Amino acid sequence: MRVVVLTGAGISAESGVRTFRDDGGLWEGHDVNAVATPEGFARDRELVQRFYDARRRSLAHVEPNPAHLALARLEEELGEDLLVVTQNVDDLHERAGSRRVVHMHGELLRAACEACGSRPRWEEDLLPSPPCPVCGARALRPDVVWFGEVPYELDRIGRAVSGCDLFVSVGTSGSVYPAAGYVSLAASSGAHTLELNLEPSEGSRFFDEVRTGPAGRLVPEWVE
Ligand SMILES: CC(C)NC(=O)[C@H](Cc1c[nH]c2ccccc12)NC(=O)[C@H](CCCC/N=C(/NCCC(=O)O)S[C@H]1O[C@H](COP(=O)(O)OP(=O)(O)OC[C@H]2O[C@@H](n3cnc4c(N)ncnc43)[C@H](O)[C@@H]2O)[C@@H](O)[C@H]1O)NC(=O)OCc1ccccc1
Repeated sequence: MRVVVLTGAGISAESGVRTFRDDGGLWEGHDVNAVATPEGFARDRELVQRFYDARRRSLAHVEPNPAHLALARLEEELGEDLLVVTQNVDDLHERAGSRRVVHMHGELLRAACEACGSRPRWEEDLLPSPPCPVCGARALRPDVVWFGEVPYELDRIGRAVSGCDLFVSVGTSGSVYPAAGYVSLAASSGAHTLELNLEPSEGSRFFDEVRTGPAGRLVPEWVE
């Protein structure tokens, strides 16, 4: 049984990581076009670096929750037959023990050098602009995929989604593409599709089965 699990901000909500669109979500306090687009970065690098520096620092104050831990246990069982595709830029899947994780929208704990293209692991602030550890240029940006930018590992993800028997979506509003289109790709390839979400999402109608509730309860229940 080949399984792909797509996760979004909702799986980290119970760990204290803010989601984007819920009450008190990130997009309430910040203009998405100012902080999550290449144009916004060109207009005001400091504003964007401060936004991601704060999110990177907050990782030190959160821990994986039972949903992350259940997926790590499932990987022990399924091994190569499980792939976690996450839209999240936090490191909670890895801290829970998952190894087969694809960060399609990048990672807070990496920087990307606009001069040499390297993507070094990065745990400190990016303000004031430090030199790239590879080429020395002061051209480091957060290694996250902004709106209008092409997500990472689309080929690998496409192969896994169109080749899986079970596609499970956890904690995502289904409002951003190409991630929001994967349920249809999985369904058209014959997979059974299951949504685990606090409330129905924009894509619920595309799923064979929808279970609503907190991921910290639904995911362990599904895995057990
Ligand atoms: C707004 C939307 C319409 N716009 C897009 O989709 C755009 C444009 C677009 C492309 N194709 C289209 C087709 C139609 C229309 C528009 C487009 N897409 C892009 O620009 C993408 C790039 C998008 C990536 C942007 N970066 C992010 N994040 C990183 C940054 C950062 O983190 O700061 S997106 C960001 O928002 C997205 C949605 O967030 P969610 O994770 O779902 O969180 P949200 O708050 O919305 O929802 C939380 C959910 O959890 C639930 N929940 C809450 N608590 C719990 C709980 N406790 N338990 C369970 N569930 C819970 C809630 O009920 C809720 O449902 C995620 O992807 C997330 O990563 N790039 C691209 O298309 O490039 C070209 C291309 C593509 C393919 C091939 C070649 C070229």
